[in-house]
Amino acid sequence: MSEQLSINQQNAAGQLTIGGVAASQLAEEFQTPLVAYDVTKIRDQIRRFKSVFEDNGVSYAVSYASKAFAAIAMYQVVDQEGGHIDVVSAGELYTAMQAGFPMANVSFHGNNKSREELELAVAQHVGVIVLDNFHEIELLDAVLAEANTAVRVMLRITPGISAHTHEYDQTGQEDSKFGFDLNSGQAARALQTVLKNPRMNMIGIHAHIGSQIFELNGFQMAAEKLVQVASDWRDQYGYQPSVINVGGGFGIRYTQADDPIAPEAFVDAIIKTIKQSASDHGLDLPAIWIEPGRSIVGPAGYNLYTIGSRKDVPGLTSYLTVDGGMGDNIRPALYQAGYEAVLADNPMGEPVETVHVAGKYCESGDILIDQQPLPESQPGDVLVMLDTGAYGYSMASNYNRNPRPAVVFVEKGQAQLVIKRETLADLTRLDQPYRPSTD
Ligand SMILES: Cc1ncc(COP(=O)(O)O)c(C=O)c1O
Ligand SMILES: N[C@@H](CCCC[NH3+])C(=O)O
Repeated sequence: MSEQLSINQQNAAGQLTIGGVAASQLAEEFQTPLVAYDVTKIRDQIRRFKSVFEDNGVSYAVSYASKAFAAIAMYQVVDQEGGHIDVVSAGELYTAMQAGFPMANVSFHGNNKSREELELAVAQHVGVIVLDNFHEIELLDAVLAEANTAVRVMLRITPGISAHTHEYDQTGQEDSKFGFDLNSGQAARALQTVLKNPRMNMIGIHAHIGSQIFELNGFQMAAEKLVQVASDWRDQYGYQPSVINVGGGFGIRYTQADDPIAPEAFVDAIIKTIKQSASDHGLDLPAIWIEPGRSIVGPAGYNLYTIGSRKDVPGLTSYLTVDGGMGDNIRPALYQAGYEAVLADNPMGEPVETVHVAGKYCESGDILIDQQPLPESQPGDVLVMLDTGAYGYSMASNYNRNPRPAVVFVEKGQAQLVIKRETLADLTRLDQPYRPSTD
């Protein structure tokens, strides 16, 4: 039984509901494996972030980090809620274009943006390009000269802060592939280069220290560091940023062992730190931007699977296998990430056993949940993994030539398909079939 399921997520028959629809009904209608989002949860989290800023009376942007989950529908919902987005590839940008997302509210990130990607971003008049390295500054300069236009930019700096999270999720430490290093003077050199460039309108500074962070400390240190940098740059170069972007990374609860503070509490502390620090340095308060990904979509997402085979190793353990796995959620295998699951039609049932929830992929490490207590189950029952909305579908693969699942958005009792299930034919489609050499 999961304490995460609030009572209003069950219907009168005791079934788990998502967005007002029984999970097992979604599974029947759209088949499994299936990714389902409760859209109200997405909207509520964006609103909670916005109200923290409003309560603190600061200019802001809540810029959804769309790498966590990108789809036309997702961009439409973020736009409806007045959010901005961050994109990191032509693919995400193109998807946002297809959604009719206002390009002025797009930040373009990435540590190796290609010339084509920069050309697309410039042609689309994205709101800001977040510069990451010297090569990119040169490339963008060439693209802007050719298009005879200008663009707003920010500099991403590495503040030299190691966040307490999985090593793969750290990005703010000095030894990071992202951003301009502060200590060696790279960041200051980048600033001078950009300030001299009449086609680049430098609006602010960005730092992102990592993902799935539970501690306030790292964010407060990063916020202070950014204000310190802003104050140094004002004193040394007469440049004052109008935006400080503190990135995302607010940790969420995946299992009962996790005990994070609410995402908006992180943001409240960051805002207060920046306000205090700006006042200490006599700096005009810049707008504060955040880039949450996981905290907006993680708790809103559910992976639905059908239970299939079972293996009991006498005296040892049991494997319950579902019809998906590491192809639709690589996080357990990649980061040893923990999750919880329930039976769709008996979410609050008393557990009678503890099983390994195994995926169907040819890989011993394809275990979705290491130790899951469950009530009695049968092949054909629907198992629902909770809090899978971030970096699940977005990191999906076709390993073992398994098609990627469908994605549905569910709201107010209505489910809509937002990403089609891949078909077997999708896996082999080629305009020009390969002809093996016969010589
Ligand atoms: C630049 C940047 N912003 C925002 C995010 C979003 O992080 P999260 O999904 O942990 O909120 C990331 C990913 O870690 C990122 O690299
Ligand atoms: N993919 C990572 C988060 C990466 C964040 C991107 N900088 C995860 O699932 O935890």
